Amino acid sequence: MNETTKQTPPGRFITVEGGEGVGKSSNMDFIADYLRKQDITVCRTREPGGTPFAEAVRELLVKRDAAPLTDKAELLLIFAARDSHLQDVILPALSRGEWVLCDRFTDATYAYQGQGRKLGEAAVAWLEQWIQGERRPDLTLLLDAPVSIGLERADKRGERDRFEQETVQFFQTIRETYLERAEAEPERFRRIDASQSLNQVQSQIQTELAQWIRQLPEALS
Ligand SMILES: Nc1ncnc2c1ncn2[C@@H]1O[C@H](COP(=O)(O)OP(=O)(O)OP(=O)(O)O)[C@@H](O)[C@H]1O
Ligand SMILES: Cc1cn([C@H]2C[C@H](O)[C@@H](COP(=O)(O)O)O2)c(=O)[nH]c1=O
Repeated sequence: MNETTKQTPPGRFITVEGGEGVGKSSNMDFIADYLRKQDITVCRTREPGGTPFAEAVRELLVKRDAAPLTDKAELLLIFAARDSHLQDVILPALSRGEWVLCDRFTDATYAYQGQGRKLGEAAVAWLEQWIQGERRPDLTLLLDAPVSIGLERADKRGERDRFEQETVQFFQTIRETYLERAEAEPERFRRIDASQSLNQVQSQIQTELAQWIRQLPEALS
């Protein structure tokens, strides 16, 4: 294919996952900067959130003094927010050839609502298929650390939000679910040892990202 007919490479969808306080937000800027240095246009976003509607839903779900709601309502609100986010932000960015970098996505729903709230994998899988069709992240960086480390860091950051008030057993389930999902899909997940210092975490993230980018078809051509 010559220069004039060369197609724009497709956008890629990268998610960052992990339990409370492991350092997802702290590493989002680092990842976005690294990608931009590779001349990639990055759309940085988060869940729940990313659109005015989804950010309003986030308030209902995450705020410490949020009104009580049932577990099923929580799951449905998360997918309502995800539909808005996908249709208005994620899919348009990907179709422009941008890379979407999202702080949490549906792996969080499998962990928190599917297993943490015990609503089951099947309910999440059904909603995932309905709302997302075949769309899944291309790469998921799983920041993994013992629950005690994550909660200690979250506590140093400030008051616990609605989810952070759950029990240690709840967070243990979240961690185990993420690890099981990473083991089941090794081609998509990269596990990062988030118990290390921030510099070490970022060095591991950079190595994984560089390796992943090198094996993309457009990098090989
Ligand atoms: N590797 C690290 N070592 C020590 N402290 C860290 C590390 N990474 C992040 N922190 C600190 O831990 C706290 C939690 O980090 P951060 O908010 O990035 O986590 P998070 O995974 O986004 O949390 P949450 O899911 O609860 O929003 C922050 O105060 C941050 O500065
Ligand atoms: C996407 C998603 C998120 N959650 C929970 C997990 C966290 O406690 C909050 C988001 O807060 P953070 O500061 O951005 O970590 O929402 C969830 O339960 N299910 C989900 O699908």
